[in-house]
Amino acid sequence: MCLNSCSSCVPEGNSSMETSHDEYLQTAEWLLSHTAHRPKVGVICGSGLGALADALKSQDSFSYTDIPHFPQSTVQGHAGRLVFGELGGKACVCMQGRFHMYEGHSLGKVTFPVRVFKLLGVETLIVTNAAGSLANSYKTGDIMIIKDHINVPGLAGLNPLIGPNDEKFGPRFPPMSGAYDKALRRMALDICKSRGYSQFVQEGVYCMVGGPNFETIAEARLLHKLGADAVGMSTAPEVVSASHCGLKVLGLSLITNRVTKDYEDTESVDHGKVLGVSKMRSETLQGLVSELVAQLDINGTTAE
Ligand SMILES: O=P(O)(O)O[C@H]1O[C@H](CO)[C@@H](O)[C@H]1O
Ligand code: HPA
Repeated sequence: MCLNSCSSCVPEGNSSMETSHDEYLQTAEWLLSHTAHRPKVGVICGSGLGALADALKSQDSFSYTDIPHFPQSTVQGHAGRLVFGELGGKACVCMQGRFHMYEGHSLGKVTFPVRVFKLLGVETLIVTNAAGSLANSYKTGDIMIIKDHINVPGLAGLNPLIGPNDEKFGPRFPPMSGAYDKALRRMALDICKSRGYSQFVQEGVYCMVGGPNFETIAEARLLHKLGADAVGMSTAPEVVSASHCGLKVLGLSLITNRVTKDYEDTESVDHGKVLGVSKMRSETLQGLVSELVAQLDINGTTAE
């Protein structure tokens, strides 16, 4: 087995190596030439959470099918539009629909928009997702501020940074211990408190699995024992890529279902239920994100 990260040996479709720096640049330049907005904040909407983008004022929106080199959305609840506009008085760009590994996208494609965001001038990334709860104290409808993640595909060698490192984005060996910005988490917690959300706000560890099947009971028990509070099929590659290129990240999981860890339990989950709960809490999340963006000190780190 070859131990070099040469293009003929790295598992095909695993990394961002299939995209040249020029392609990211071409996409960013195309977008900047089609909108006057100059976003410093990027938002990725999770399953059923696309309404977050509807809150943007003075919108310019682009179907993913029209954007050069952009992947396409295939999952229900992910509209496939990139929306530019103003939120809380700040220029933002919002992905109404994300890409998942289980759709057959390489992790390079899954994270392609994150690097494009960086080239657009984005400094802060807010990632949202729908997730199932593993923590016994969590309830459906809770919002979990992500403190950290366990990247199961990443641990198994599926990482968007595999392949020759693009130094223009970041270092070969990026640290991940501060991937979820502490000050942004603090801000989110404070806003939740002031809005009276404390009863349904948690802070915890998100675990990414590959999907598309939901977890078996044994898997759910294992992930819980490993320290995961919630599980989903996205986010970690986006955050790895964002952290690599120096974006500050806030991650928010909406708990759409309880993941059963009990063989006697007859309750089961499906994507329809996930979307239903997401829609129910969408406005609450929108309020939190809008206020947080409004409070961001764009030239500095976080709160004004
Ligand atoms: O992570 P997001 O995109 O919010 O979606 C979550 O919901 C879907 C399953 O219902 C999966 O795609 C899972 O990852
Ligand atoms: O229970 C879940 N498991 C994995 N992904 C999910 N996305 C929403 N709910 C879940």
